[in-house]
Amino acid sequence: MMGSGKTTVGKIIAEVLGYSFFDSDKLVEQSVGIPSVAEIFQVHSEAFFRDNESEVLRDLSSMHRLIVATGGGAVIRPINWSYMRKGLTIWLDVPLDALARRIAAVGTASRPLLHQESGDPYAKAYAKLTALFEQRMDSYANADARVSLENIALKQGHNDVNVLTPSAIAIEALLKMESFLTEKAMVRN
Ligand SMILES: Nc1ncnc2c1ncn2[C@@H]1O[C@H](COP(=O)(O)OP(=O)(O)OP(=O)(O)O)[C@@H](O)[C@H]1O
Ligand SMILES: O=C(O)C1=C[C@@H](O)[C@@H](O)[C@H](O)C1
Ligand SMILES: [Mg+2]
Repeated sequence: MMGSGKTTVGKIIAEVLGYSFFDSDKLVEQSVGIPSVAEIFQVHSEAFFRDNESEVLRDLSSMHRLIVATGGGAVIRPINWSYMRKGLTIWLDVPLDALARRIAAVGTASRPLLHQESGDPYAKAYAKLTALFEQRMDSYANADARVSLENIALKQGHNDVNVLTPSAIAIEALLKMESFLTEKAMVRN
């Protein structure tokens, strides 16, 4: 989901593994020649953005040793899964109130699907995130591994996900990737 930490956590994982890091939203901006996703939605449309997002994911899918932070909505097009499945997919599952809090802290101007001119930013972001999540949760659940911030917090004895550092989340993601790959190898042998 938007603001779940894909870029922050993705960069740490890439560094640990010695892989390259790519952000698909940034690659779409570069290929379209418009400096922000919000402007691409405005000048063109969401559908235009989604077509370009699929092209970027297709191009990335033939590369090796990379971590990709996808756009939060990439999961909605089945064709994107055929590209993402060339690698291992991770769902960073962050409670919606934590997402809304992070997003409200920086404002919604860069997030066209959440933006509104008036009202309490936290309440509006929370309401829109809830609606988006309801539409998408089954798609996110297609990921090979789910990294749940609530579960990490429980393991660490906290009841507040906001105290979790990006490094702790990256470590959990690496452990989940290892388990997924181990199970896959056991099924093969
Ligand atoms: N574990 C964390 N604890 C607190 N804040 C965090 C954590 N991880 C990321 N953030 C903050 O939340 C915001 C969103 O993080 P980030 O940009 O990594 O998410 P994203 O999933 O890439 O978002 P986007 O939808 O913009 O691509 C940033 O301001 C970031 O500093
Ligand atoms: O969740 C979404 O649909 C989006 C997430 C962002 O990463 C951008 O790809 C865009 O703002 C749409
Ligand atoms: Mg990002």
